[in-house]
Amino acid sequence: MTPAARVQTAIEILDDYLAGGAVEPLLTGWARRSRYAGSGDRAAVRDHVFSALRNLRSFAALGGTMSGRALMLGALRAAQQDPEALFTGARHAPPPLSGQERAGGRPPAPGAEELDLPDWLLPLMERSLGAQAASVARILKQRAPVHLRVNTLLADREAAERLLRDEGILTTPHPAADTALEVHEGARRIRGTRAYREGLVELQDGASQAAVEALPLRDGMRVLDFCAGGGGKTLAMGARARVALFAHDADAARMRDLPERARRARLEVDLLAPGRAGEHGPFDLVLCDVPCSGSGAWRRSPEGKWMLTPERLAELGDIQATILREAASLTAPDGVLAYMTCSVLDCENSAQADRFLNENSGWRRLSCRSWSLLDGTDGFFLAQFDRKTTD
Ligand SMILES: C[S@@+](CC[C@H](N)C(=O)[O-])C[C@H]1O[C@@H](n2cnc3c(N)ncnc32)[C@H](O)[C@@H]1O
Repeated sequence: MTPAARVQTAIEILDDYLAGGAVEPLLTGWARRSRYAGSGDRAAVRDHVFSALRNLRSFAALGGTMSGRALMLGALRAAQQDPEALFTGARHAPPPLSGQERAGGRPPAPGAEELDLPDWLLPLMERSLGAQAASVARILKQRAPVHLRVNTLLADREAAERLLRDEGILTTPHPAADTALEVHEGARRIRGTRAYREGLVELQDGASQAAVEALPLRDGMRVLDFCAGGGGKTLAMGARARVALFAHDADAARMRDLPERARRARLEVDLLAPGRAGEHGPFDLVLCDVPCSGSGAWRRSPEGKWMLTPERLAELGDIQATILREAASLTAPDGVLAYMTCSVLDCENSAQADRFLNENSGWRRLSCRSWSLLDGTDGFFLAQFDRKTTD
């Protein structure tokens, strides 16, 4: 495909997204229908679409309106590229610019539009992040780095780096965690490498790794990942100590890939049916990696930024409180309850931890920590609790 044809495809996918479609199925559907598109084309179209979603408001301002065509026009103007070079009307290219398009567009207004946030969210970000809110919002407009977690059961970080380098994947250690590598070249080929297929590395952001590193994992513990999903944290915990690992999720289908991932990582994980974790408890450590706004990871899932509403955020807050209460009841008397989010919003982080302590008087906070997008990872939060001792 020519660069112009890639832009035209992105325009069509963005129009379908703006009409209410979900972006991943739209991209997958296009790739399936378009046998002529090679892996480079698919990657380029995906990059155009995701960049437009991260910068939706500012690109629409620069392009003159909210449409696929205006978004790509805005993207080119933001990158100071001449749109006329691609909007040529040649075969598969976008039709030439109209006079109105040529004259239209304006710089994004300072504030939420320029920072590519919904209006209602900017004050919340400012309350949560103070003077860093604008810098964090600007990082959310960019593409996320790719991080790997080295499975230290199978290789140390240097050996994993060497193996990856042999297959053309260039990495450097990331300071967030002892196990973290940042990928600089070959990110799209990782799943095909021997190191990945044989379980030596997993894709996982550095902050998630660091949060697991901060858990008090010791050999012999019984550990429950209460919101296990695909099992990223389950596997990271299993690699840190010889623990009995249990995974649970309210939606069992979310754990579909976990057995295969565990096999690759040479770990054993007991999958528990929804609502049946109590039959296997209590646990020395219960981790709740709760459903949240995902605001710390909006570079990877930028649609989330535009789907979130104040009502949904309030609903998530109640879900988080309910999960914490349930998970507390599964924690052994001298056990630890860990709460994680990939959010930068205080209402899901410290305020949620405070709410738990207010509503559950027998517990105290052991630690509380957040990771910032400014340090090159996703935004992430961890609070740990244990029971107050009565003497
Ligand atoms: C942030 S994701 C977990 C990601 C996962 N820990 C990982 O590292 O790949 C949150 C998960 O919580 C699950 N969930 C939602 N409500 C729940 C509940 N009431 N009890 C347990 N799990 C729940 C969701 O199905 C989702 O898989």
